[in-house]
This record gives sequence, C-alpha cells and structure tokens, in this order.
Amino acid sequence: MQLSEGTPAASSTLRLAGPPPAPQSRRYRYRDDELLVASSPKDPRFPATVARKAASPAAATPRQRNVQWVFLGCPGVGKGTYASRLSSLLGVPHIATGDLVRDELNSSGPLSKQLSELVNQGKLVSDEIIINLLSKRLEDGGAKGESGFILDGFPRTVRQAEILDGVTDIDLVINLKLREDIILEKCLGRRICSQCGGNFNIANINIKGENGKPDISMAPLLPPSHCSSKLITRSDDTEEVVKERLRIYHELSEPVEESYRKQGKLLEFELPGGIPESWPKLLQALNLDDHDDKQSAAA
Ligand SMILES: Nc1ncnc2c1ncn2[C@@H]1O[C@H](COP(=O)(O)OP(=O)(O)O)[C@@H](O)[C@H]1O
Repeated sequence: MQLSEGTPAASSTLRLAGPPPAPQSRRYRYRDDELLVASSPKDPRFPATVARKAASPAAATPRQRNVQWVFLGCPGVGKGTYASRLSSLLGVPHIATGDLVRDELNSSGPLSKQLSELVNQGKLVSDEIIINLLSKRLEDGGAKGESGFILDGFPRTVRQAEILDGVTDIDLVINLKLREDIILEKCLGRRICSQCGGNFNIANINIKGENGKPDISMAPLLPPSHCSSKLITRSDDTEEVVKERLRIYHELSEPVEESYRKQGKLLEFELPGGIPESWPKLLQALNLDDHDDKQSAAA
C-alpha cells in the first residue's frame, strides 16, 4: 500500500510501504466482503448496526485480512478510549495521529517547534506532515509484522480522506457522537500520568437529557494512587483551545463524515454514557463479543 496524492505515478514523497500479510489478529478476522453499514436514517438498521451483506458470489470467497477501521468524532469525545479497547480486542494496532504529533513535538527533531505552536493553538498540522508521520508509523509497523489498523484522528480533512481512500479500502468508519457541552467538560477533566502515560479523567458528569434524550452520567476515571501525584494536563486542553479545536472539527472534519456517509461506511454511535454503559453497546453495534470483559465480570 502506498499513501500518496493523486495517481500512484504522481506520488513521490508521500509513500507508504504497506504491511506484509501477517497472522497478527487474535480472535477476529475481518471478511471484507461482508460488512455493510446502514448509512441513511431511513434504513431500519440506522444508526448503529453493522449488518451482513446478502450472500453473493463475491461473499462466497472472501479475502481475509485484519480490520481497517477509522474513528471519527470531535476532540475529546472518546476516540482514543474506544479505539484502544477495540485494538486490544481485535489484535490490530491503534494508530492515533495526535500521539504521533505529540511524540514528534516532544522530540528534538526539526519539526518540534512548529508542531508545538500549531497544537497549542488548536490548529491542524499540515496534511504533508501528518501523512509523513503516519506513513512512517505504518512502515515501522509493517516491518514488525503488523497488519490492519484502527486509525484515530486521521483522516481529519477531506483531502486526507481522499489520499487514504486512494491507497486502501477502509472497511468501516465509526463516528462517535456526544453533546458538545459534555465534550468540553470531558476535555477539561482529562489528565495524563507523566510517568506511565495512562489516560484519566477527573470530570464527574451528570447532565439532564434534552429533547427527549435520556440523562447522561459519566463517572470520573480516577488514576491509581501511584499515578495521582504525577498527573499532567495536555497543553491544548484549555477552554479556549478546545473551543478552537471544536470549531475546526466542524469546519474541516465534518465534511469527512459526510464523504464516508455517502460511501455507506459510516456507523453513527451516540455515546449513552461512560465506558460501562457505552462499551457493551458499541460491541453490540459492531457485532463483536468481548470474552475477556465477560470473564472478568463473572469472576
Ligand atoms: N490528521 C491530522 N491532521 C492534522 N493535524 C492533526 C491530525 N491528527 C492530529 N493532529 C494534530 O494533533 C493535535 C492533537 O490531536 P488529537 O490527540 O487527535 O486531539 P483531539 O483530542 O483534538 O482529537 C491536533 O489538534 C492537531 O494539531
């Protein structure tokens, strides 16, 4: 696979050597002829059901490979949390472009200063830089035998989506939704352990439902005692910067939702609450089963 602009012949710098096929996935293998997402509100499976395509000659001989999924959704909605859980469940890498950007800006590389200025203002990094970082991450993963991916934070512009769609088939795009006032509270409550990198949230959210929607509660996700003195806040999680990131999401990333909606690949998932309420419902929407979760619940 190559990550490139325009025709493969036109591509030179934005290249991505694809991962070699490797038996990496544990329990689930994705049959790429099978998945169909209800993309229209008129479809009875809408909004959150992934259905199976009717048997067809193509479906009789499916090509088996690991999932190639994308998470969309506003900053702070929970893409990282659910992408990371699904990545463990499916045995595919969770690739968050925000993490790639943060790694780069924390390094002493030539891009570090430019990236930190953009991120701290809530602006997007250029498509070229992000594609280079992502290509390198996929190349390194390919060399280690990774196959499949769950992308989080990419594509974030229509141009990024076109480049991605030009080089590979995305199977499914999960669009996480949550009220914007809750998203803001969640972003402001985010904390990271500076030692282990664990993600926590100190916000205790209890919000009355509007327009016939149920109330939403999200308990804080508190750190274990050995992390609690080492918590830091992301420099871009201030109210002003989060509001700017939300504005940019609506302007540049919402059209990406629309483009995948038109392709019939968008699975809309409205988060009903925190992880205990949302995770089982998301698995149900994806026709997946978390054996480990059930076992730990039964223990
Ligand atoms: N696909 C992308 N295109 C451009 N910039 C990106 C992309 N992914 C991440 N970034 C940069 O990294 C920052 C942090 O990204 P991320 O951790 O995904 O934050 P968020 O919480 O806003 O989803 C973004 O505000 C942006 O500056």
